[in-house]
Amino acid sequence: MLSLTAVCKGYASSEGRVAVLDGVSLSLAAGETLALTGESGSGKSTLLHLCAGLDAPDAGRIAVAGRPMGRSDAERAALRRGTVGLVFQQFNLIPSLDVAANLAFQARLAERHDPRWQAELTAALDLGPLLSRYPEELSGGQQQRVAIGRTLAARPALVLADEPTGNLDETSGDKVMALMLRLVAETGAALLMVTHSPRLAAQLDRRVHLRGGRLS
Ligand SMILES: Nc1ncnc2c1ncn2[C@@H]1O[C@H](COP(=O)(O)OP(=O)(O)OP(=O)(O)O)[C@@H](O)[C@H]1O
Repeated sequence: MLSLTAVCKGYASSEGRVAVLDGVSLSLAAGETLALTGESGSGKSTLLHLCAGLDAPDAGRIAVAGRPMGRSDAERAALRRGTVGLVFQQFNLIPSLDVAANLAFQARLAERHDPRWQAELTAALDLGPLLSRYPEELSGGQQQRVAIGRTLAARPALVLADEPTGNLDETSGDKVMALMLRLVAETGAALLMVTHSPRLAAQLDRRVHLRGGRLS
């Protein structure tokens, strides 16, 4: 579902060019869940952004669902829209849309809006009573449940999550995490999740650690 081969990425800095990823190879099968850990600044978000096609590697290859990630922004955006779902720490809900419209937004863009599946997600995520509210009227945990529902409503084959429960307290974070894992399993999607928490990482099928630009 996801494969990275000898991926390198660096950034220009005042001290010259700094390599962040230095030959990263990784593969993730359909339905598999993988936790990516590493110290702050080790390059976890950089790696996730490359997998999402939000940026391009300097060298190496990335393929999603058997299709090579294109070099142009437009090609990468098309692949992302059809296949990849993102759940980030910032929920990025659309402030002018109510919860129901936020939930449907990405599925509509991907031309996969399915009212029955959206109703199932709404029930599983306990969002029924909140459907006509706007994002600013929701708590952090409620916003995160909407963000997860919106991503899964489009039935992505690959879900990329960056510290999805990072700004929730431990109890709400655990609940949201358990729900996300259950729903990801129900859709058969593969999940790559960045986390600082060994406790959360332990709940996934596999774990990899990023250090010195390489995975172990
Ligand atoms: N656009 C950019 N331009 C320059 N340097 C960048 C850019 N993005 C990230 N970096 C640098 O690359 C390194 C890796 O950053 P990245 O955000 O991927 O780390 P991370 O492991 O996700 O960190 P954290 O856990 O703190 O979020 C850092 O040293 C960061 O300063």
